Amino acid sequence: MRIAVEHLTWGVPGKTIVQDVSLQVSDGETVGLIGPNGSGKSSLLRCIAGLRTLTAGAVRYDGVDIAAWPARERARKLAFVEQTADTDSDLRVADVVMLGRTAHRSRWRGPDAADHEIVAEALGRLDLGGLADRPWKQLSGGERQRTHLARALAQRTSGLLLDEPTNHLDVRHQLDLMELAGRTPQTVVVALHDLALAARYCDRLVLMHRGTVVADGPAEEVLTAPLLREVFDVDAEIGRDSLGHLAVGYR
Ligand SMILES: Nc1ncnc2c1ncn2[C@@H]1O[C@H](COP(=O)(O)OP(=O)(O)OP(=O)(O)O)[C@@H](O)[C@H]1O
Repeated sequence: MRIAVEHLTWGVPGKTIVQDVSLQVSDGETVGLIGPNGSGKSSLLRCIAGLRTLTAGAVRYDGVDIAAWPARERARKLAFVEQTADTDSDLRVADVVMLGRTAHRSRWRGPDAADHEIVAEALGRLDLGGLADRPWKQLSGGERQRTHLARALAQRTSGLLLDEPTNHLDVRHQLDLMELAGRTPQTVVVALHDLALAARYCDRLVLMHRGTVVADGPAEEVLTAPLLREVFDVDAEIGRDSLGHLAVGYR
């Protein structure tokens, strides 16, 4: 699925939070959204997910403006894992993941064998097979995060928006998750704070600052010392680690 963001502006009364952002994401591409705290990454993701009424501009999935789409139709196209995704209930892990199937079923039909198969597969991909029957409330932060990611996979959408998906995960699960985000045939936009992880797994990086896009391109072009100084106010040194991956050091 292609995602097009055209001159998007959004804000609250008295404050513009995302200003005139344009962004094209090709089918199957993984784009990393980076930028300091408060630069507008989560707000932009919510606008792309169709959860905000835009002040100006448009979001299109495969060329179609989503402004008038009902939530159910958007949920069939695009799954969104928010940073503070929570589930306030007594559900088991497998039940939470089954919520990802909701948009694909009529309201009067319960889950069928195909739904259970898709949920089992999503649990397996996030290394949650052993936790399927555990109550959600008993999970650790990282396990909850992986459960929400499994729910998003179970949605079987062609687009995936992830807001800081690695922030509670241990190193192994961070790498697994980013490998999955980088390799899936889905179109992915992922907000990340770890610049090296973003550089390694994303096809392209988009750098936000004060609600606007200040750089958009391959990691080598976006992660430069002058840009990082301007946007993050840090003295950075960009190099390669012994494995050949882009590495960012700070003075
Ligand atoms: N509904 C809202 N009402 C008022 N201000 C808001 C609202 N949503 C976001 N903001 C403000 O807009 C700015 C951008 O917030 P946003 O969460 O999009 O940033 P972010 O880049 O995702 O930050 P972080 O890296 O800390 O998650 C912040 O200053 C935030 O306080």
